[in-house]
Amino acid sequence: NKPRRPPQPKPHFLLGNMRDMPKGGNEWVKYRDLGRKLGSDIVYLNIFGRSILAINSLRTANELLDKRGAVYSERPRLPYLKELSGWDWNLALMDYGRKFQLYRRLVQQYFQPSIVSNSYESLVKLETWKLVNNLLKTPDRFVNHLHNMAGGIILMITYGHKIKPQGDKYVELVEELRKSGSQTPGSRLVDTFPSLMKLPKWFPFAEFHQHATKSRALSERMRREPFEAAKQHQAAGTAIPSMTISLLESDFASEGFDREQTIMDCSGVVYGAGADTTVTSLTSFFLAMMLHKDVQRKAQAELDTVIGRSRMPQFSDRSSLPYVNAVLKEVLRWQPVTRLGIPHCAMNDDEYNGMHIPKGTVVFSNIWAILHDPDIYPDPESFIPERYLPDSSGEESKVPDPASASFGFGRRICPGRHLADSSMWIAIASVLHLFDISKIKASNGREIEPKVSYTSGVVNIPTPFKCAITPRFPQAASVIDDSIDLDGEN
Ligand code: HEM
Repeated sequence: NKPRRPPQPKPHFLLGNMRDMPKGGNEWVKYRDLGRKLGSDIVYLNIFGRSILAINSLRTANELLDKRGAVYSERPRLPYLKELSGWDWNLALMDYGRKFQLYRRLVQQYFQPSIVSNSYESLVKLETWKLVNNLLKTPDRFVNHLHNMAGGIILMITYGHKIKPQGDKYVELVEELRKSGSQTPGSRLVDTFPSLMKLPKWFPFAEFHQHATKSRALSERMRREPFEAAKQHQAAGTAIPSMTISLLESDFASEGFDREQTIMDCSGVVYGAGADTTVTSLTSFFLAMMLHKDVQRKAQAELDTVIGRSRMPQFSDRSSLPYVNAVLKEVLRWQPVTRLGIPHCAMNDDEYNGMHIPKGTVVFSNIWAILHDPDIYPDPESFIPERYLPDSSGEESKVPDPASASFGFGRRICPGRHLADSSMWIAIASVLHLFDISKIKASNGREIEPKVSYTSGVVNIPTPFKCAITPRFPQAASVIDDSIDLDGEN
């Protein structure tokens, strides 16, 4: 009378599904393929008593993670990240409970749609105009400029910190963290066998201890340094209004948790999550545009008609630019920022379509597979913004907005999604309006085909590539100049 499990590859009598466990990169493709092999949109694995469930369809992700939020809002134990590397303060990894609910409430209130449009849009616009101004001067450093744009936005919102145009220490800290390498959470051996944590540091298979020590130091710097700086400004009377200062001055009920620690942690997670994600997506946008000149041309024709060539796009133009909106959707779908999301975990036993999902099951939402499902997004590897637009007979598209998956699910859905959406939209509209993005040319004038590849970590980062970014019309520079007075910063 064993309860029926969700579809599972036949387990080895000793190793269980150890050998089926996707690892070594491209885990999202391997989970999708396992599902196809089993004829199911969910895949269950048992690794030495540890249950893992991968969800490969939007329907089941909605059914389990959204509708059954009371069951699936926990995060797994993650010994490497939380216990060894000291990231347990981070809301994104935190266990579901009173502390999580307090942190989530405090963070969320600063990123409601109305707050984003009323309080942050002018900052987002200013940082975007700095971005296009920088692209005009040093186009080769476009990734750096994207880091400055995202860092400029999130550090101002979070700490009232105005970044230095070059080499800002908090922008660099995020880059350092990214370079320190990150694997899919829960994919290290020590996550499967937590007792490995007890191995001495010198032991041959215990090199994870060294990585963890570095990661711990970065984690501590990330939450403490900008927070302490904001506090010093507050004491000196020089603080710029920000989330940190607002929380320090507010009398929120801290429910028995240390107030200062709570504020430091909440600000730290926003800084960490906000500085890297939009950069990644916008880098994919540059790559997509370089590879798809036809898409660029269509978006630019729309921008020429709606905006003309004498001003910058504004947020108020958004509803008149359906093709540009569709480009943003396709960027989020084509290369989702997190391909397996951040794992959820079942807080209780659950039953789904007659299948038993045990308490403690680690649940991966395979965002990549959901957004690359050929039945929903035909020809999923291609970049086709038209899929979201009305067809030739004028009938509205029924293709789901990728935002329904790319920002995660249920009670853990990304609280920064409205800010991410605004920042990415204005950046995409402004860059397409002013620039052509092309493949670089060899000395014989022939275009060099770029090698398209991505890293294999939690965040889906394109490996470095070059592209030519050139003004699209002669008055591009004056359009920027007229919009932004960099000294006065209007
Ligand atoms: C393109 C940009 C972004 C994408 C694609 C993205 C995506 C995601 C995803 C997939 C999750 C996991 C959701 C889940 O567990 O189901 C997440 C969580 C989170 N994101 Fe974002 N994010 C982006 C930008 C941002 C920004 C700008 C912020 C800062 C305001 C932010 C803050 C967070 C936080 C704090 C969490 C943890 C939520 C929790 O565990 O309850 N993200 N994000």
